[in-house]
Amino acid sequence: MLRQPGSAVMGSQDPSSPNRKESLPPSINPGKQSQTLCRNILIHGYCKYENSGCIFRHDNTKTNASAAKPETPKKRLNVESPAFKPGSAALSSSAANASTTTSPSKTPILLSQAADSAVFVPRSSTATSSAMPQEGIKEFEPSPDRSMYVNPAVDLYNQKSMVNPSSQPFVPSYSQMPSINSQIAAESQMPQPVSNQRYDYNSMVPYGTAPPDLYYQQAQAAHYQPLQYHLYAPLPPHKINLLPYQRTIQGFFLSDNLREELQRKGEASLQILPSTGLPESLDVYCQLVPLDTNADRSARVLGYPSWVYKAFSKSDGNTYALRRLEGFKLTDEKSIATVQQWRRLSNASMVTLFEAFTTRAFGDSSIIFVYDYHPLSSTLFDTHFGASARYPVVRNANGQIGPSVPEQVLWSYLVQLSSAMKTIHGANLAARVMDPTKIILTSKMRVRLSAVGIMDVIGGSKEPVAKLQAEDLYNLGRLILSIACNNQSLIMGGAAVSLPVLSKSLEFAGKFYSVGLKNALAYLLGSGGRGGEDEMMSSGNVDEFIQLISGFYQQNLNSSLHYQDSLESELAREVENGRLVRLLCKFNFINERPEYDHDPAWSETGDRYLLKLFRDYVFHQTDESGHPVLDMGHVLRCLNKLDAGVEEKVMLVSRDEQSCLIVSYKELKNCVDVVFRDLSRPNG
Ligand SMILES: Nc1ncnc2c1ncn2[C@@H]1O[C@H](COP(=O)(O)OP(=O)(O)OP(=O)(O)O)[C@@H](O)[C@H]1O
Repeated sequence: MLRQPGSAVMGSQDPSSPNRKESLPPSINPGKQSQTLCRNILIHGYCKYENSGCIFRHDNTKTNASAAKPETPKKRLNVESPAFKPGSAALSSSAANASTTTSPSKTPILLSQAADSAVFVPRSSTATSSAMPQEGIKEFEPSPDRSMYVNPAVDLYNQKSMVNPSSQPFVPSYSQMPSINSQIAAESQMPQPVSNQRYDYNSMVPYGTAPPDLYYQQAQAAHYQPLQYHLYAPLPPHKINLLPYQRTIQGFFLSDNLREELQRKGEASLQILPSTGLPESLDVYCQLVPLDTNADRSARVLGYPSWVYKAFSKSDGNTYALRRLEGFKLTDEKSIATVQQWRRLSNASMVTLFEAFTTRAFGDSSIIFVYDYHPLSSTLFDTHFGASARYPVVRNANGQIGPSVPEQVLWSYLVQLSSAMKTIHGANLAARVMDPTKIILTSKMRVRLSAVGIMDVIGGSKEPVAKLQAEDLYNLGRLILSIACNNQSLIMGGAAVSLPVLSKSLEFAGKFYSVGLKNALAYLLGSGGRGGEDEMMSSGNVDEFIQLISGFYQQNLNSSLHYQDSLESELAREVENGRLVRLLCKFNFINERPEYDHDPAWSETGDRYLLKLFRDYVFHQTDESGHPVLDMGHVLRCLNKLDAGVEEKVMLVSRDEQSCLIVSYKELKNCVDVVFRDLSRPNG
């Protein structure tokens, strides 16, 4: 084992200990510094600070002598510690080979002493854990909090188990550590078996660490394990063409499509236009962006030309959709109070109305209705009848138009809109805007009824609510039929659409779609034995209709639950990434600070040196041929373990490979906290 002269980091100290800094060898023992060979001499062959204050010894002729000189028995970690004798033959031979090649001059010393050293028998090893210590074998009991210097030649990077943990029994890295010397063995304590322990989940600190042995207990005690925040477990649906231990890089993060959709929506929400000619603000709403892509203003549905703008609220910073009815004069103040009724309604298939107010900011008298803003939405009209309709028109051999919209889509619309209608009718209100231009698609197959509540405020019909509700059902039937037949005039034509036209269209749809759909549409249109020839209006109600199509509600519920599962699975991939970004930010604050560029005393000492080596361990590993190892799984695993502060040990090797130290993630986490706190002090 080599101790790094000049290095201020001594792994035998607990980094979390308040006295740790005082006990670091170079800084605490000035008398010995002048006898200690400068590390720069070892690494570079010279020291540029030799004549400018470096307090270490620069004459390296005594190196070997001093290395061979036995140290006082009081020192726990020293160059004469016995060589590591691992339990496994493979490890043992590789250690011996490696030590021969990396530091030949020291090998004989170490090996001669190793002859008397105790064989390390890890108690946590599954094969021997229950066995009593064998005769003649002294058990090594490392302290969970102690860092140790070991021979760097022993490669404990444990790469194999990182790549395929399932292919070999899991052996905690500290269980493979060498027996340092008998003094350590006597002082150290092995974690005790935990089979009889009980853990109180309620009292656990989420990011706290459990007793060290808890992470390595045997399978039968697995149900006592606390939540481990550094582990990722994939949730279904799974990709079946991967081997059990394989993960794609996409498997760690949100899928590209969903990410892009969310980013585009975010971008649309934040969009502002420099000069729109629109008022700077309306009440508390500012930075108006017009959403209408259609230049033609039509008063067909609402009775007034309407405009839709996106705006930010100055009071809560959220984005809202403002619908303006141009040229509207409020005559009855009370009518605007009905907005309060609409505001209380909550349904996933309806855009929530928040408030309404009149304004003269546009140079006329307008009324503004404030709704939730759903970025990048398009109307059902644009989706099915617009210039770039999603479902292209299908023609048969005779040139006749056939159905192009899948039945599943029609059922989805029917279920969502009838659900919105149930909420509205349940509040003794009527939607009155069942029109393809007033229903928006906010994502694939997700429709929402927009522009609700407007007709009640602008004082439209004096008809009884029941009649208006029946109209809603009737218009829903016409809307779905028009989409099924790809004929917009069935709904846009208003009351002028005659019964024979509707009946013929229903017959046409019946040829291509299921009987269930035809019956549902017939019910809505009132031709299901309810309405007569002269009264096409349905006399049914939404509850009855929902009962009629309950089987399709179940199907729809099932697919939306599947979708929810896949979204949850997407979410699970990102769940720890926020923590990791915060951790990486801290790392970048600490490592490579330019103001300390030429000050090895800053980055090469204490906690900062540990973190520097850990950074190398995480990001800068190379393979046997010297190529960078770009293993994202390794990076994520290490960072998660660091953030969770687990007791697992990691071996860090200096860049010159002359020293290495073993620290736990818990200690490293402590180092990050300490150094970051140092930096964030005003004079830090
Ligand atoms: N709550 C909302 N959130 C986001 N966008 C919306 C919202 N409501 C409507 N929009 C969008 O505003 C645009 C204009 O809507 P509007 O209702 O005026 O449609 P239109 O086809 O122009 O109808 P009309 O011809 O009656 O004016 C549409 O692209 C629609 O998707």
